[in-house]
Amino acid sequence: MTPLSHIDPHTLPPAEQKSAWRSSVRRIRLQRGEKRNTQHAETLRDLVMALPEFEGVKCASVYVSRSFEPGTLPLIEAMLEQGVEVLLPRLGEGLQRGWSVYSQADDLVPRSPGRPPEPSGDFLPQSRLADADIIVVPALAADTKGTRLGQGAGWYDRALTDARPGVPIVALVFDDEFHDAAERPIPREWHDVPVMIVVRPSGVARIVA
Ligand SMILES: Nc1nc2c(c(=O)[nH]1)N(C=O)[C@@H](CNc1ccc(C(=O)N[C@@H](CCC(=O)O)C(=O)O)cc1)CN2
Ligand SMILES: Nc1ncnc2c1ncn2[C@@H]1O[C@H](COP(=O)(O)OP(=O)(O)OP(=O)(O)O)[C@@H](O)[C@H]1O
Repeated sequence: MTPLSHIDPHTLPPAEQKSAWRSSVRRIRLQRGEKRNTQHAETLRDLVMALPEFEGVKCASVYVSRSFEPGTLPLIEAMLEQGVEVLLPRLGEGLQRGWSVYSQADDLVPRSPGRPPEPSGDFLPQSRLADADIIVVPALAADTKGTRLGQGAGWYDRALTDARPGVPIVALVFDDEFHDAAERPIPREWHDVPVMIVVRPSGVARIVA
């Protein structure tokens, strides 16, 4: 039998390479302290709101973070305070894609087990994303070519097909989840929608085409 160490992970199909990446990132995320995450969430808020792309934004889409993801609650709250309409992911039957407008923090609760917190407002169709002037997406990792690794449901890749062309797509990751594509490229498939900006606690990276 071939020892596992003799299998070059780069020869695996991209979907399988992605699974291996996900397991590794998830393991590391579980070890990160919650206090640190709270500080990071405030830093990420400040960095996103200082982006030149954020100027004049009237409608934004942001994910609602779970405990081990880069935090977005301070960002969502700050956007609301500035009068921005914030579209949050809303899962319908199965994993049907939709959105609801953010109104208040205590309205964000998991609507069923295994799902991220969601608002209770009207269920808006997937196409409503076309209103967003900036889109903040979750990622387990991102690289310098703008490739993003998600949780593996293809939810955002499908949802992003409704974004207006050219609207900034911003991924939030922790520092050690951003990689130089020349050294550690994230496996990319045909359907993967690249991001234009990667924000991590240590700063902003712009993807150059
Ligand atoms: N915070 C956050 N929100 C996000 C995402 C994310 O990665 N992070 N998503 C990124 O894509 C979308 C949701 N993706 C999801 C993918 C799978 C399951 C899921 O399988 N959940 C349950 C069963 C779901 C059900 O049918 O009720 C499970 O774990 O078994 C949930 C959400 C939109 N919102
Ligand atoms: N635009 C699309 N059209 C059809 N199928 C898609 C599309 N985007 C993704 N998929 C399907 O979803 C599956 C998961 O995709 P992928 O591994 O890229 O998810 P992800 O980007 O990590 O997750 P997410 O987008 O939910 O954060 C893929 O196997 C693919 O078949």
